[in-house]
Amino acid sequence: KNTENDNTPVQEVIYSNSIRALSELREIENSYMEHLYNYVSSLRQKIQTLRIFINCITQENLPHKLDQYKYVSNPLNSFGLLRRAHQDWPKLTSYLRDQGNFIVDLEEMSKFVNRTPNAHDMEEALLGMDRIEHFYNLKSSDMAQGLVAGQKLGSRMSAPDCMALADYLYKRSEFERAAEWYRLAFSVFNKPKNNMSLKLYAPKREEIQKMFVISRLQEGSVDNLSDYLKELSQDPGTSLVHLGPRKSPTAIEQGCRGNFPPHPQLVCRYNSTTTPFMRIAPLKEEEISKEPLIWLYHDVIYDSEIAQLTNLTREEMILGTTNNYTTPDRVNRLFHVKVTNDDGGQLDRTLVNRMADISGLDMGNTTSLARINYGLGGYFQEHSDYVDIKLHPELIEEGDRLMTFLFYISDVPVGGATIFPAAKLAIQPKKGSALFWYNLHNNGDPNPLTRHAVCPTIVGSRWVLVKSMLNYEQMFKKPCYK
Ligand SMILES: O=C(O)CCC(=O)C(=O)O
Ligand SMILES: [Fe+2]
Repeated sequence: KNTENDNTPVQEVIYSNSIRALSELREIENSYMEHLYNYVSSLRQKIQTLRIFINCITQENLPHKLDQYKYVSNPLNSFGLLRRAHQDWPKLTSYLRDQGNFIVDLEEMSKFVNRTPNAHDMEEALLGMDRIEHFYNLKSSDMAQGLVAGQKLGSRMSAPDCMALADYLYKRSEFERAAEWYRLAFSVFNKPKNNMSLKLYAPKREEIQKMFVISRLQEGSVDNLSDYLKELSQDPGTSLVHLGPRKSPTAIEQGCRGNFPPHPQLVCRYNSTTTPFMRIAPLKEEEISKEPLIWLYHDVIYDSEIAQLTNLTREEMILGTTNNYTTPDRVNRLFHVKVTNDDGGQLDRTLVNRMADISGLDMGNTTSLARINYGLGGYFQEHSDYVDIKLHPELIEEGDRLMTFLFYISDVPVGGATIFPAAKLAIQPKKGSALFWYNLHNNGDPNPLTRHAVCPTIVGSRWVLVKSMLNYEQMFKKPCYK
């Protein structure tokens, strides 16, 4: 399923759609900084040498600064001057031009620049931040200070960070939110941390002010202009005034915000009967829902197995897009994914056997095992894992995807729940647990209550392992649930 979209050039590297790839970008930054450090050390040495030269000359000159005649009347001075001009200046000039060690570092640094994220990637990262803010209904000023969903992240956003987000929201006609971010950019503008970026592309304070006012006027009225101007000098935590009506949250947003009712107290037990295997290794089984049928199993995958599953390089993972899912978007980049087919190796076979033991089903060979790593604000829109063979008669042979196994192979400290909006269920990933559900009714018809989505990840590297299984292989194994 999660195949690369044909229109996307295969070589395109996108970092923001997986935390694994972002860690690689951080490594690149570390190397870049090492070269920058070397460059600066050499530069500092050069500057010291030059300063010594300058000091010698100016000190010697000091008492005679205003009287050149007097200075050169002294033969030692005259001789010194002549010799310096003849010998030292040309040397000095070529010393200035001499790149020496610098050139090596500069060349290395420009190689890293070739590996920096492209415009698509930047757009994805902005989209991720946008999602984190609006899905969780965060206050922009809290988010900028690293306060999200009651957690302190221990870092804050710089003025250029806030500006980038403001410009992005403005372009998407989200004017009130853009205004909040312009105000934040304005308020942190003079913090020392921002000096460098500001030197590099120097947005003017007046420019930010102007954008704030324009954003406010886009959905506001000139009559309120004086109020808007007041807002600009207020603490950025103060709410804006004259705001339009808020959109009410979607079911998914409600679920992500933790507003679904707690799971009803269903059965929680040790299952030792599904298959003979269970008698020796009983399972911690939690019934999450009866309609649709969903179970959660605890401690079903070992840390050593997880370490092996998540040890992947960039080349091994591809960009998973929505084009093969039942989502409204034609193509949307979701996450980085590695799919192994039947020959996934020993570990895949072990895991598939374990799924068979847990579910009592025959796991077949027709669908594949996918390992997914989500990125910055990584989100998976509402979709179904079934395709509905009534709409896809070409699949009549193999049948629809009867069930899904979703192994959580990392903890997600903040955000990243799996949501079943119609069933009002939210499941927070827990490393080592697995969710198991039936996508189809007993008669093989799709069950729309199994449509699901993944909330944006806020903190953590969200990894899952997914396998779906086809219906007809199970004809004689699957019990008819009532
Ligand atoms: O990551 C998740 O929680 C769900 C993944 C999923 O829905 C899928 O791969 O079809
Ligand atoms: Fe799914």
